[in-house]
Amino acid sequence: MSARIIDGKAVAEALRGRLAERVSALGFRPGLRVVRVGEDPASGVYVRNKDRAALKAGLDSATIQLPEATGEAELLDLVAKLNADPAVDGILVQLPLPRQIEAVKVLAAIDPAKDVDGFHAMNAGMLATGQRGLVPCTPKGVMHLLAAARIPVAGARAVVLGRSNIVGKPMAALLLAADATVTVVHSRTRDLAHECRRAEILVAAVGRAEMVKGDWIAEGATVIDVGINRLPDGRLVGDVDFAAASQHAAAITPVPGGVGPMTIACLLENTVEAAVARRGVREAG
Ligand SMILES: NC(=O)C1=CN([C@@H]2O[C@H](COP(=O)(O)OP(=O)(O)OC[C@H]3O[C@@H](n4cnc5c(N)ncnc54)[C@H](OP(=O)(O)O)[C@@H]3O)[C@@H](O)[C@H]2O)C=CC1
Ligand SMILES: Nc1nc(=O)c2c([nH]1)NC[C@@H]1CN(c3ccc(C(=O)N[C@@H](CCC(=O)O)C(=O)O)cc3)C=[N+]21
Ligand SMILES: [Mg+2]
Repeated sequence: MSARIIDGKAVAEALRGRLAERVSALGFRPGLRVVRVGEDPASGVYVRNKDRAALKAGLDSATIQLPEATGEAELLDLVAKLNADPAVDGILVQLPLPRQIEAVKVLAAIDPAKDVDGFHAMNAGMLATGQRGLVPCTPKGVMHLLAAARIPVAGARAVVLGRSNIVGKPMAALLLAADATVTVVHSRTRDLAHECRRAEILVAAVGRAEMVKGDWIAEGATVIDVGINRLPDGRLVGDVDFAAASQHAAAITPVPGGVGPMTIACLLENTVEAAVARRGVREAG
């Protein structure tokens, strides 16, 4: 058996198209500011793709690039300015940050109403308690993909591999909110392969190239690969051995072209949601 490929690029394109229509009906351009400190290569791809997508959807989007040596106080100052700017609806500070800057302090300084990453403790707490604030883009994108591929989530056994604050934990919370039976596994889990084999829906977010092997996948499972790993030869691969897993899964996301494009589309979606909520816009339809 060979798995159906879930085309994240196509689903993201459709979502961006709907957002462009929504934006053009607003009568103003939702403002997004991405702050990048230094030159982390992984965030370089992201920032470039995001800029293109945001402008195409009609957002007022800009990237603010600061030097690697920027101090914490200086970054907090910029965040305060963006918080106070009425034209700015969404603020995203690219992670990772250089070591002289404490990321939790910066994330805590972002106005939760403009926190389009959904990383502020206020938004994380809202998600954990079943209230919907701004939801982290990558797990939100995964939920969109599952819906687009018509994968039933309610009652399904879902396993999330990874427990970071930006992917694993919010992913587990969203699956739970959608009535899946959720297991979270991580580096201290005793038998990863065994736990993964129980999954009807497996979401891999570990950051280890092709760590998930074909025989970790149950027959007929849905495999969502969040991982973005650059190999020494320059190839981009996920956390799942795609060719081997495709022999067992019923549906699987590729890397590239899976979750990555959805993350960007959801960032635009969050910016529109933040603009509508913060400005008290009433949308038709
Ligand atoms: N497609 C997209 O849009 C995005 C992709 N990514 C990608 O997703 C991946 C995960 O990102 P992120 O969550 O930030 O990563 P983190 O490094 O923050 O978290 C990785 C998680 O995986 C667990 N882990 C690491 N190694 C192992 C192992 N050998 N066995 C079991 N568990 C392990 C860690 O466990 P422990 O907690 O015990 O240390 C941790 O919970 C990366 O490849 C990243 O590039 C990230 C964001 C967006
Ligand atoms: N505050 C913050 N928020 C983030 O959401 C965040 C971050 N920091 N730091 C970096 C990671 C990584 N990330 C990606 C998103 C999309 C692609 C993406 O577009 N991928 C495409 C193209 C990849 C390529 O062509 O190289 C794909 O998978 O098809 C990649 C990586 C968001 N992140
Ligand atoms: Mg990380």
